[in-house]
Amino acid sequence: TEMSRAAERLRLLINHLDRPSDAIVSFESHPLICKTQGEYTLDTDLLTPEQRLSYEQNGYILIKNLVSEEDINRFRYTHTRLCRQEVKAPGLVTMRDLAILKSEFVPDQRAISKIQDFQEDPELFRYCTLPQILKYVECFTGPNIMAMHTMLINKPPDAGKKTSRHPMHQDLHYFPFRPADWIVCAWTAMETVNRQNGCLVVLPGTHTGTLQEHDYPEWEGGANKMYHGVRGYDSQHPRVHLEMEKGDTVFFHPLLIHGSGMNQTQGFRKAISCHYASADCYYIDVNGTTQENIANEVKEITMRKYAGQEISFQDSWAFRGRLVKGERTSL
Ligand SMILES: CCCCCCCCCCCCCCCCCCCC(=O)SCCNC(=O)CCNC(=O)[C@H](O)C(C)(C)COP(=O)(O)OP(=O)(O)OC[C@H]1O[C@@H](n2cnc3c(N)ncnc32)[C@H](O)[C@@H]1OP(=O)(O)O
Ligand SMILES: Nc1ncnc2c1ncn2[C@@H]1O[C@H](COP(=O)(O)OP(=O)(O)OP(=O)(O)O)[C@@H](O)[C@H]1O
Ligand SMILES: O=C(O)CCC(=O)C(=O)O
Ligand SMILES: [Fe+2]
Ligand SMILES: [Mg+2]
Repeated sequence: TEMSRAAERLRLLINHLDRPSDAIVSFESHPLICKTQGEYTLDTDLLTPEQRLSYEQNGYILIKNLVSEEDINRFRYTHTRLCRQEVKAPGLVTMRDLAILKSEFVPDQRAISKIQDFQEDPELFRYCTLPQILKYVECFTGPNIMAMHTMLINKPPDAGKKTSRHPMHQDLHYFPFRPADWIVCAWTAMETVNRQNGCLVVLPGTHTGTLQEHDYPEWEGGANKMYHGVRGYDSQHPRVHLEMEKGDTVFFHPLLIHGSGMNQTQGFRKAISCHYASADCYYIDVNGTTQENIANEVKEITMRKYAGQEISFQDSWAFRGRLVKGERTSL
């Protein structure tokens, strides 16, 4: 049949994947791994062989119309209220774009380009628990699922210095846990996102590489705090602009190199996202690795927020992570 031929193609591809040796070690050394060597997805009933093949090869899959209009409208309403400070959520981190940092702050969604760590807001956190999203997530993480990082990105109209861009990066740079193959990001468009308003841009296939060194890009107009980019990625690598409609959701691997262009419209381009990891992942020590720079920046911020208390990079993740399915075994 068509299905078994596709499955066979997948099998052949997997056998020939040239995986970095450290990724293979982390697979085999893990007690609960049921993906075989070189596979990025689990064999559940959900993904078609074509979808699995596509994730193995490209490092992402895009699912159309996964989140309902009604849910997105509710998230939008809550976002507005959080920005206006009409409701509060402990731990919420708001970000202002570099271009408006020096201007007077008005509590409004137009002044806040991103909120992070909404795990204590029951309404927004509902996004992370949507069953139709978790069904896909499970194909990558297995049954014990932690929501590790939450964001609502509100990319502002570019003020002229291109500060609304997000440099090309790998999300794994921010995470002191492994294995990478047990982490996945779900990113849902809250409206039409296209090249004009700064959609996601991905370099397909880069998830098969290793974690690269990241630092601030040398951009004339400056870059936002913690917006590190990959140093010297191959600018000839084919890029794909992920144009999406409201409710469309992309799932992508944390080693996939991606970013977003500037917003050349007058609207605030909105997307909601959650990074999930298997609760069976384990924390790693990033001392002496390329992740030391981000670990130090995060420690500085937690130190300021929590009155001079030294909180380790790993603990700041353990503190924010929330179980959404199964058992909290390790993370
Ligand atoms: C046990 C407790 C745990 C609690 C943890 C709390 C945590 C911290 C934040 C950790 C963020 C980690 C990011 C992980 C992302 C993972 C996933 C995926 C990949 C990406 O998202 S890539 C991009 C990642 N980076 C970000 O998203 C950072 C976005 N920025 C922010 O969230 C906030 O702006 C930030 C940096 C947390 C600062 O917020 P806050 O501390 O509230 O800000 P202040 O107003 O007090 O400013 C502090 C300091 O920073 C300067 N600043 C502020 N905004 C900017 C900016 N846009 N560009 C440049 N500089 C900026 C500001 O001027 C202040 O500087 P001073 O010199 O005046 O002190
Ligand atoms: N000079 C650069 N160095 C590093 N990254 C860049 C540079 N220019 C753009 N990028 C990043 O590349 C990604 C996509 O850029 P892209 O070229 O699609 O956007 P743009 O330059 O804003 O618009 P367009 O190319 O459609 O005119 C974004 O993540 C952006 O931040
Ligand atoms: O929505 C965007 O612009 C991309 C954000 C992103 O990649 C990130 O925050 O890690
Ligand atoms: Fe990212
Ligand atoms: Mg360009």
